[in-house]
Amino acid sequence: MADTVLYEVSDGLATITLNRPEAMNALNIATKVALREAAESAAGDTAVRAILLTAAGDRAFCVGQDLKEHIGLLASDRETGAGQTMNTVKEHYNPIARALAGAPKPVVAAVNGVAAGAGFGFALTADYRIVADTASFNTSFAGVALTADSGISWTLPRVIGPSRAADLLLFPRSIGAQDALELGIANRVVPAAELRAEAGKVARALAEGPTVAYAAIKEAVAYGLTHSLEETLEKEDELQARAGQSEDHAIAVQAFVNKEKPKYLGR
Ligand SMILES: CC(C)(COP(=O)(O)OP(=O)(O)OC[C@H]1O[C@@H](n2cnc3c(N)ncnc32)[C@H](O)[C@@H]1OP(=O)(O)O)[C@@H](O)C(=O)NCCC(=O)NCCSC(=O)/C=C1/CC=CC=CO1
Repeated sequence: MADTVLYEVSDGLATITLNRPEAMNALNIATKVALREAAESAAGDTAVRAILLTAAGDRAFCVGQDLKEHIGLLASDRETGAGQTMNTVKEHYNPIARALAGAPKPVVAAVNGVAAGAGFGFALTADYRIVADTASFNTSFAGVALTADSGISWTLPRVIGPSRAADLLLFPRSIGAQDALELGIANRVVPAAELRAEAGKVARALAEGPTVAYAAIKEAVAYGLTHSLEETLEKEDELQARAGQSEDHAIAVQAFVNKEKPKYLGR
């Protein structure tokens, strides 16, 4: 049986590829376990300076929970009275969202097709979404009488605002790539045939960038969203000191003065 998630690290870039194209990259248990492992490895490995999250095939990025597996689990839960099925949120969805959204390095999602339910949620944990013109997004949760998970109730209102987020969660429907771009869900839309090459360029550029500064930028933006201006200014002071002490800062300034392109070390 093929691996449900592929994980590759090359030149500081970790590429995580959901690999069940025949099942629209739906998240069965094996896929969730492997995705959690890959996301936690990529986030925690200091040799990894950027993460690219994508999926195999040209039809789907990820349609969320594998409902064909889920229906069997629900039935056995009812038979045994165990009620274990929903533990997947604690065991899989939360750790995956935590690892990706909290990674101290840039995360790029290359959305190659439909992203639904937790698949949409995981795309939203990325800092930058590059999207095929054939792709679409659907919150889907209410369509199967569920509420939000995979961090989407945190990420979606931050990306598109609370009113629009409530609309998309209460009335799940497919949002095409162009509409996603206008809403701010997609950062960039490219022809489907160019997605992998363009996403690779973006992710590699970030993997070669000033990693300490990128981590500080992510921390500063997350902090600023939930703190006062005064608290945020204090935080910026602390984070700027950290970035300013990095070797990459000295390299960047020297390269600027020398009129050269900086070659960052990621520290
Ligand atoms: C909007 C769709 C995602 C895409 O629509 P469309 O392009 O028209 O494709 P379809 O014809 O509907 O689907 C093609 C085949 O893929 C199968 N499929 C699609 N989604 C799933 C899925 N989630 N699980 C299993 N299989 C799926 C579909 O049955 C077709 O197969 P056949 O060719 O054999 O017929 C649309 O497909 C859609 O709305 N899908 C459902 C999306 C969804 O509800 N996802 C789950 C949300 S819940 C979640 O993600 C997280 C949790 C977390 C915790 C606990 C429990 C559950 O969920």
